[in-house]
Amino acid sequence: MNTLTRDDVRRAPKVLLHDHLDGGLRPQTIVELAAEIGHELPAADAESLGRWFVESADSGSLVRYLETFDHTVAVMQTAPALTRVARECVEDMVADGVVYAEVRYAPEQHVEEGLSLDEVVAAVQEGFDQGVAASGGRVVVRQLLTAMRHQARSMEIAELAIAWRDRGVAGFDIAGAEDGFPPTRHLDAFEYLQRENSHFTIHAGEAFGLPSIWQAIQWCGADRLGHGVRIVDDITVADDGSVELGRLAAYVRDSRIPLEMCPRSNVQTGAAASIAEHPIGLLTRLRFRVTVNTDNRLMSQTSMTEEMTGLVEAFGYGLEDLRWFTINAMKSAFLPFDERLAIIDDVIKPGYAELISAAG
Ligand SMILES: O=c1[nH]cnc2c1ncn2[C@H]1C[C@H](O)[C@@H](CO)O1
Ligand SMILES: [Zn+2]
Repeated sequence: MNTLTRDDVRRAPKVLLHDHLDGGLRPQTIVELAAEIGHELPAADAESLGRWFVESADSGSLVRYLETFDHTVAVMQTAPALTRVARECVEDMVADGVVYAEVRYAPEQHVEEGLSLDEVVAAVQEGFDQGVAASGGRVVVRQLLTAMRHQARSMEIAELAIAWRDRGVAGFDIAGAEDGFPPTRHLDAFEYLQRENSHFTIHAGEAFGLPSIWQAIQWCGADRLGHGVRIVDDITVADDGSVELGRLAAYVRDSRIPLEMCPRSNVQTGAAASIAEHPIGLLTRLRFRVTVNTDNRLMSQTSMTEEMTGLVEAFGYGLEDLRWFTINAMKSAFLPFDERLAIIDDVIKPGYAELISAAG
């Protein structure tokens, strides 16, 4: 079997459902934006700053990982800065071979210099529109609006997501420290979104286990799980290799609930010991609806190409496996059914067919 190279993986069409706008800035952009506003950074040049983010995020703790966002959020407080970061995000995704992306961030974190929530969303949308136009339409990008789980603005953010639903926002999410901040704290926002026939995902089963996943699905009605890695706590693998699913794991698999898995981020926060030991191997073998994602390209020094190449090296996956992850993700996108189907039929399937036939 030919092992796929990084370049093979880069050429393959990829779909990204879980990526944080404030976790994906180019180090050079942070340096320039920080200089404009006099924000003090922990390193002066782009290269050492990039290293600082990765090393600081490599802490084994989600809470410490999240502290690094202070420096990205600080430089994303004006409309031009948000537009620039959003435009560059699209450029980087196009270079990475991403054909569809849902990019999330928390509007409530970008109002320190006086922008309204509405102006924040508009500035990000402007950047996405510029990036997509410059690419000649090679990528489709949507926003997901995140509410911070330790704050109390989720209802407002859910209303913002509905106000923007036909102008580039495809759904809603909650993020931030998981332990101590259960999803049910934001039940009113989730119930409101359900009444509005809207879509949302919930970060669950990353730094806290099964109760968080159970609440996200059975109390809050999440369409997808952000991470969800700890669903393996409800799966028993016997010495002879036989597998038994608990009721929650069975529900997740039976209902085809998408898992937005982010392997490198999980290794950094301690949710997985290594890529080779990441539960994505078992969950893929058991045919859960697994998707592959970046989470934070800056903090994890990653991209879709890096994540998938890492999986190819650890698990021996080939193009058929990468196509499966990609179609899983596209099926799970918060985009209307006909638009999802068009991307699968017109972009993903022909893209992989060409690579598979070239590989002989
Ligand atoms: O992996 C994550 N888990 C929980 N929260 C996260 C993760 N990555 C980023 N965040 C937080 C930090 C950001 O400021 C916020 C919005 O993107 O979401
Ligand atoms: Zn995340």
